[in-house]
Amino acid sequence: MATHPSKQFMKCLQYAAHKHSEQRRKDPKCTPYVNHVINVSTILAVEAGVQDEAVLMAALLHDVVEDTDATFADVEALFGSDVCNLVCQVTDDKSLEKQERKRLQIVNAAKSSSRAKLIKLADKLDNLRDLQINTPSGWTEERREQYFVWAKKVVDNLRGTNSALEQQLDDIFRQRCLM
Ligand SMILES: Nc1nc2c(ncn2[C@@H]2O[C@H](COP(=O)(O)OP(=O)(O)O)[C@@H](OP(=O)(O)OP(=O)(O)O)[C@H]2O)c(=O)[nH]1
Ligand SMILES: [Mn+2]
Repeated sequence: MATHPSKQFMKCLQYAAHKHSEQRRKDPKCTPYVNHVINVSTILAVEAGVQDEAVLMAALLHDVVEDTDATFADVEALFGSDVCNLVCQVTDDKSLEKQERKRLQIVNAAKSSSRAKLIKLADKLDNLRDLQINTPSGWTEERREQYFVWAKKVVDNLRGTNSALEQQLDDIFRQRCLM
């Protein structure tokens, strides 16, 4: 195994930073959005021990089609069909109503491949860690609490995938008295 980041991985990091460059997270500090996708890929590499480079790259790209002008065709042309297929499995259909998107995340979690499940687990872990510290701007306490409740339903359909990540998530759910 290579001990350095591959050229493809570095291109992917650069592409994610470029595509998300205008976006900010909803936290009070308006963190650059790309910090989130870097966190998700880092959680996978460092905490989950994932060495599958396509998964680490798809983690960097997991919100790029959902939240920027990038298309699946762009992702496939630049990073190949394996990475593109993973990104596809973790991308919400933004043309749907929000409630329907939220319902589908729960349903689709159970149907996705174990590699896609890893990305969803890390995505939820980063969002929940953030919510433990910050309330996104414009959110009520109730909305924040409901996000934990909904995220647990998604995570419950991702179980049996990676024990380190699931333990981290369960610690958070226990702190919120959700289990
Ligand atoms: N915790 C947190 N979330 C933030 C922040 N900024 C943006 N988000 C995004 O907000 C989403 C949750 O907000 P909602 O109101 O429930 O959903 P929406 O943005 O899709 O309408 C999360 O998406 P998701 O669908 O759960 O996951 P994903 O889009 O990241 O894949 C998360 O990525 C932030 O500062 N903290
Ligand atoms: Mn995300």
